[in-house]
Amino acid sequence: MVRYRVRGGNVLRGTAFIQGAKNAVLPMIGAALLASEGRTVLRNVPVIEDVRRAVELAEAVGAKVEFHESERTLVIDASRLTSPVLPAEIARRFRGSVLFVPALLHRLGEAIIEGIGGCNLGSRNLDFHYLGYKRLGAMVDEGEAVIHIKAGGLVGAPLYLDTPSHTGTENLIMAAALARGTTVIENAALEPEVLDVITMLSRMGARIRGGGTGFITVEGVDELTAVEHTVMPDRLDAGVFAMAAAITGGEVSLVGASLEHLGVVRWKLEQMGVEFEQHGAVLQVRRDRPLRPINVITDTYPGFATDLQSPLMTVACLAEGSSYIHERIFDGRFALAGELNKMGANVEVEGSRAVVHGPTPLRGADVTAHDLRSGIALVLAGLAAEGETTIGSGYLIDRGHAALAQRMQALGADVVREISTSGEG
Ligand SMILES: CC(=O)N[C@H]1[C@@H](OP(=O)(O)OP(=O)(O)OC[C@H]2O[C@@H](n3ccc(=O)[nH]c3=O)[C@H](O)[C@@H]2O)O[C@H](CO)[C@@H](O)[C@@H]1O
Ligand SMILES: C=C(OP(=O)(O)O)C(=O)O
Repeated sequence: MVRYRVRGGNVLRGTAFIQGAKNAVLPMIGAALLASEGRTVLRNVPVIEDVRRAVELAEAVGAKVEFHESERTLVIDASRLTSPVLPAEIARRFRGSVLFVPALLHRLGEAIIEGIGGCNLGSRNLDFHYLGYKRLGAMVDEGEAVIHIKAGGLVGAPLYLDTPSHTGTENLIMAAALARGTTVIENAALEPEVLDVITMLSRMGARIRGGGTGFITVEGVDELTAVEHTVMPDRLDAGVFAMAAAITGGEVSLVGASLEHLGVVRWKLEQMGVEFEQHGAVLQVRRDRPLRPINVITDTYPGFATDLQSPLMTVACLAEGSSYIHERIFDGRFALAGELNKMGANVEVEGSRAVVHGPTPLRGADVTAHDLRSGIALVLAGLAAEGETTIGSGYLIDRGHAALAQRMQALGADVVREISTSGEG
């Protein structure tokens, strides 16, 4: 039972080290299972609960995994996979479990998914994944509780995604990498994490062209080899720390953060009054003027990242005027509004749109994380609030942010992670 306790009022200053990207390392662990010989070494791995679950899941299917947490390094030996089952008790606890399917199909001829987890954001379909596997020659049996996918050797085919799904693109690339012949994926995702996964797979021997263009061609190869790869920095972690500086009127140096990876998030924060300066691999972030209101429409990369919509909503509470947010990726991503309103905010939600009437001073309260990003958004709210905020269901924050309390404390914030004896998460 994890909870975070935040006492607001401190201005954040100093240096924060941006973690490796959750949404890159999870597909990379799936990719490591494609190598039938040798040991894969992943560096700059974020020490987060989702990675711990991915390690448990890789072990459950037979891989030998060492997670050297203090070195932020994973060593994965997938030379013997023994079980096609992604067991419910692990697979239900994180979304990345779906990224193990291509390796199980190639290595064992089947994948049995007993459950799929991840943030509760409304409908999160996997039909593009299943349709793609079918076009490559697999049989997909979608039962009530268990999904069974079987393939006696995948064969390349033309594929498409209705919308550029992040994990859908990664899964279809991995499925095509060892399929016989050529696969073309139209309307593929452009997220930087997808490109990092393509870089790793290419080093493993995969033949992939067109990453970052939305039109990816994969020539199947006979085998992939284990490699060493350093996970890219987490642009969502960087966005959160930038917004922590913004909401407290502070100035921070984000080691490893890249402005380019922020896409439209950068421009929206600049319009709100946040200043950025990229000095090589360090991003300087400062806010020393009143926050202006903003209009945001979430979109796939390089559009405004849906995962940063919740923290942005918190920052908008302090802006001088009304901000408008249109959430276009997920149909259930506004649970944060009710929690912010408990802290004195004035956020109105109608369908996929929210209006944040600012500025409203925030006051500390007992609130609950409904998903990873609403959890971190409440930590930001706590930084700006008068008094103490406690955030329940803190496990959801730990799913995606490494050593959050320590990194916030290093910037002067009063954030404590506690194990509570009651409550959820
Ligand atoms: C582990 C990981 O990388 N998670 C990220 C990934 O999730 P994830 O890969 O699950 O997100 P997708 O890009 O697949 O989903 C986006 C939208 O497409 C819909 N859809 C997707 C696939 C499909 O087969 N059918 C379908 O209808 C979903 O319901 C959703 O509305 O991208 C999201 C959008 O950037 C991020 O919020 C998540 O942090
Ligand atoms: C939605 C998210 O993650 P997941 O897809 O792993 O649930 C997230 O990182 O905000």
